[in-house]
Amino acid sequence: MPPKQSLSMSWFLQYLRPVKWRMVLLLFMLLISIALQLVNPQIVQRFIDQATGTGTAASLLTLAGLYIGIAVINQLFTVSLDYLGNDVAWRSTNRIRASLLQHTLRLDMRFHNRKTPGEMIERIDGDVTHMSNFFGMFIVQIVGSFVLLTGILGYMFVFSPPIAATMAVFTCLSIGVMFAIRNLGVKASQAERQANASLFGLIEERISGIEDVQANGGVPRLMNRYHRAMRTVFQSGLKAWLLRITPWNVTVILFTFAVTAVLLISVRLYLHGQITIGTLFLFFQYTQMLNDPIEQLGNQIQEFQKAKSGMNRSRELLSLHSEIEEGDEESLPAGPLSVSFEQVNFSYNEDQRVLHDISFELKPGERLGLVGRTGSGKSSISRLLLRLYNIDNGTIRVGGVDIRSLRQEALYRRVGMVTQDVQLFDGTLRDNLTLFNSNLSDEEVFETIEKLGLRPWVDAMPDGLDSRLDAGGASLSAGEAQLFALTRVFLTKPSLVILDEPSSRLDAATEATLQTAVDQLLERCTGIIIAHRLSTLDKVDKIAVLREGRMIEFGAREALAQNPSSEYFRLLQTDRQEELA
Ligand SMILES: Nc1ncnc2c1ncn2[C@@H]1O[C@H](COP(=O)(O)OP(=O)(O)OP(=O)(O)O)[C@@H](O)[C@H]1O
Repeated sequence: MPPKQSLSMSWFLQYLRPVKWRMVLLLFMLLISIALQLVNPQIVQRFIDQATGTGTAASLLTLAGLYIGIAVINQLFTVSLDYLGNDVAWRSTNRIRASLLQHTLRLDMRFHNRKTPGEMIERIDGDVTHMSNFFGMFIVQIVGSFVLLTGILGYMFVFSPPIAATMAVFTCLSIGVMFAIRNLGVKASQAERQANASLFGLIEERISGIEDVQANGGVPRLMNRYHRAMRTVFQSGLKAWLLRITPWNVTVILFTFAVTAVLLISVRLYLHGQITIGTLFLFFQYTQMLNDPIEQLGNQIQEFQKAKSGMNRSRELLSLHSEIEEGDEESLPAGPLSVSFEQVNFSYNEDQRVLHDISFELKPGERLGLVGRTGSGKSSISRLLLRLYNIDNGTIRVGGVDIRSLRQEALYRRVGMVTQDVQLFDGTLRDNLTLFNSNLSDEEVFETIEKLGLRPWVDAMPDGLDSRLDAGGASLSAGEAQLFALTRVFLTKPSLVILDEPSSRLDAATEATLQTAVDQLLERCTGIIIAHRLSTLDKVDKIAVLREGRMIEFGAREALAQNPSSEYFRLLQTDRQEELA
């Protein structure tokens, strides 16, 4: 469980610091807008008094013109304030989004295995969007509301202390109640965010598995689950909203009493001739205006509750640490890299060991064929080599260096992997081949494409390297995807390559092209080939046979192929029989 953290001001302020001057400008404009708001009722007061007294048409027109002028300027300020507030909100929350994404990308695979991409999108974007209003306007609105309240009450004290006292009591009561119950909706809002994240997780999971869902007639069942998730979102949202608006509702009730009291006192003062009709209007107008900052405070407290739930979730995510600790070693020896596993044990989950006591050694430039039945642990070995998981015990060395003491970046720079699932990104063919590395020239890309036999495929694309590819990989066949992935790895000039070949059978021509490409790639590096067809292992130096997570055989391919008592010999016989059949 992640440590529970209270919302600290410094966390909030670190994202506001870069926009501090914009916030100062925001505050400055808000103060001017408040001053204008305070002036206008006084113009109306004079207008009424002059209209009912000795005012001339010229002075009334001047007052009316002044009123309109101030109202227009105030509207301009309101629009600019809105723009600037949103600007501050986007700038600051985008920084949080970037921190969350960067942090999430560095978290270990055990974390990612537990979370669906949809849920993560909600956490990185949805939760942060919930904070945006808070970031843009909270401090400014709170300060602005207090200034406006002080302005109104101060002014009222000059005219009528009893009315000012009534307003002051109402204001203090409203603010007191709001602050006392400001956290009422935080937990419920957090539950609402979680329900949303689960819903998005569900939608993403279903859409990414659309082929299986449709082929198995699973749409009605999935819609059923979707409706249940939606119901949870609705129920948790309703509860959170009701709790969040409670402070505001309390102030509405208090306000009704305040307006009644002020009107009663004002009318009495007017009937006794102590104030003019214009001043009575001014009192009424100021009482109405008093509601605005209090309502603003109420709104901000609602936003605070939403934001606090988002911030708690974001901070919780940021407080998670990857189980993969960075090492200090910056580099590996030049040229092809040696590989050694020394008594390696590994489990994904504590109670289920997947690899038992794995030991083997590959010299620089050697090629290893890894064979074994489905689920025997072949892919797990490749994931460990890239340090996607920590091992339970034992040691893995690459280029003679324990990979735990290496910086991850140093390892990824030199080790390439081609997995069974080739991931395409939204971008051009060039972006996908170079993985957005603009340092690679078109000549280098074409040279590699040519070498690996991918040229006819690229030439057939409508805009060559500039053709856009759909994210997800649906536009590639299994063979093309493998060739594509090989090119991608080839361009990184790796010193150790792991090839997890596709289990589906390819046609003879594609297989031959693929084989040529693999040979080219492995020419200048150490290679580990996870093979589903033994025919692809004709050129490897060593063979390792895995069974139920144990390495039951390891040795030179030629020797094993000629030894009738070896497991590899037996597998070769079975493979040949299957091919004949
Ligand atoms: N992310 C994971 N979490 C938990 N268990 C896993 C995970 N990935 C694999 N396993 C389990 O680890 C064992 C070895 O899986 P692995 O993918 O290494 O097998 P494999 O030999 O590569 O299989 P295949 O030939 O089908 O690709 C299997 O029992 C599998 O269920």
